[in-house]
Amino acid sequence: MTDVAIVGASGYTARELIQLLVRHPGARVRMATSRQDEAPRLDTLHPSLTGRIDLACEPFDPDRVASAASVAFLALPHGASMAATPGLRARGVRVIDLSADYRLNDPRVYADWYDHEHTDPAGLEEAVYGLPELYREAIPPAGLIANPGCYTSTAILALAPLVARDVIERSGIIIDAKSGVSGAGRSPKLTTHYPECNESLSAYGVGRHRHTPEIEQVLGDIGRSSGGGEPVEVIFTPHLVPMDRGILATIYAEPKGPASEHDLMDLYRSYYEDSPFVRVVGRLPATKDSAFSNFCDLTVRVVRGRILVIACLDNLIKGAAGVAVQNFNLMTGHPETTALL
Ligand SMILES: NC(=O)C1=CN([C@@H]2O[C@H](COP(=O)(O)OP(=O)(O)OC[C@H]3O[C@@H](n4cnc5c(N)ncnc54)[C@H](OP(=O)(O)O)[C@@H]3O)[C@@H](O)[C@H]2O)C=CC1
Ligand SMILES: CC(=O)N[C@@H](CCC(=O)OP(=O)(O)O)C(=O)O
Repeated sequence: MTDVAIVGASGYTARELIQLLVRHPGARVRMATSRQDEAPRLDTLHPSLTGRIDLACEPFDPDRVASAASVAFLALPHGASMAATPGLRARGVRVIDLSADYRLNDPRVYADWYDHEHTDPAGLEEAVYGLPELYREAIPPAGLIANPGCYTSTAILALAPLVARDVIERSGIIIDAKSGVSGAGRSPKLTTHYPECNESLSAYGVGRHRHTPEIEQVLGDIGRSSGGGEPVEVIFTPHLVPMDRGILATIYAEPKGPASEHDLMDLYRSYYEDSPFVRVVGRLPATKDSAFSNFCDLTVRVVRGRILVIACLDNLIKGAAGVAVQNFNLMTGHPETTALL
C-alpha cells in the first residue's frame, strides 16, 4: 500500500484523481492540501466524494506531506508546482506534477512561453515526461514525473507513429483542437463564465499557445530516437467548446510518399499494440465515447493526398488525472491499468 498526498485538492484534476485513487487497491489518500483557511473537508469541496473518503484539507507543509505520504500528486497551477516540488524532493517524496512546470527541457524555452523564469532547473534535469505510451521504461524509477498537458497528449499520441516511422514531413503539421471548458480549471475566469462560453465556439491562443513547444519537443525527441534529426514544427490552434469535458483534435500532415489508409491503420495498431489506453478505431472518434475514461481514441484517413488523424480523450482523465494514476502504477509496480479500466 502506498500513502499519497493530493496538493491543490480543491481543483478539478484533484477531484478526478481522488475519485480514481479511492478505488485503487494499492493507494491510500492520507493527505490533501488547500490554501483555504477553514480546513475544508474533501466532500465539502467535491460533493461527488461524499461517502467515499473522510479527510479534511490542511495547508501545504512539505514536512507534513513527507510524514504522511511517499508520493505526492501536485494538482497546482504552473509556477506554484515548482515552488512546492524542491521541498518535497529534498524530503524524499516522489512527485507526480500535473502542471506544466517540468515538461520543457530548456528553462529558456519555459521562460519564453510561460512569461516567468523557471525557479527549479535542477528539477527540470531530474523530471521524466510522463506519457507512458512513449516513455514507459523511464517512468518506474522516476522521482519526479512531468505529467503531460491535455491537448499535448492528444496531439502527441496522434502523431507519434507517423514521426517515429518517418512517414510525414516534419514542418507544416496542422493541429486543430477543441476542448471542453473544464480544461481551463475550476477558478472562475471571464472566458469560462457561462454566458461568455455557452452557445459559442471560439479559437484562442492562436500561434502562441504554450502547448506548442511541448508538442514539438516530444515529437522531435521521438523523431531523433528513430534516426531523423530535423525538428518538428506544428501549427496548433486550440478552441473552446461549450461542453464540460473532452478534447478532439483533427490533425493534417503531408506524407513523404504515397499513403494508404489501410497501411497507416496497421502502423498505428502495431505501434500501440502494448498500450492498453490507446484505441485505434475504424469509426470517427467522438468525445462522448472516451469521456470519463483513460482512453485516447484515434483513427487515420487519407484525403486528397494528406494524412488526417482524428483523436480524442477526456482532458481530466487521460489528459490529467488518469495518466497521473497510470504513472503512479508504473512507479509503484502495479499493472498499468489498475483503477483505470
Ligand atoms: N483541467 C485540465 O483539463 C487539465 C489541467 N492540467 C493542469 O493541472 C493543474 C491543475 O489543474 P486544475 O485542477 O484544472 O486547476 P484548478 O484551477 O481547478 O485547481 C487548482 C488548485 O490549485 C490551488 N491553487 C491555485 N493557485 C495556487 C497557488 N498560487 N498556490 C498554491 N495553490 C494554488 C487551488 O486550490 P486552493 O485555492 O484550495 O488552494 C486550486 O483549486 C494545472 O497546472 C493545469 O494546468 C493539466 C491537464 C489538463
Ligand atoms: C480549455 C483550456 O483553457 N485549456 C487549457 C489547457 C489545460 C492544460 O492542459 O493545462 P496545462 O498544460 O497548462 O497544464 C489551456 O488552453 O490553457
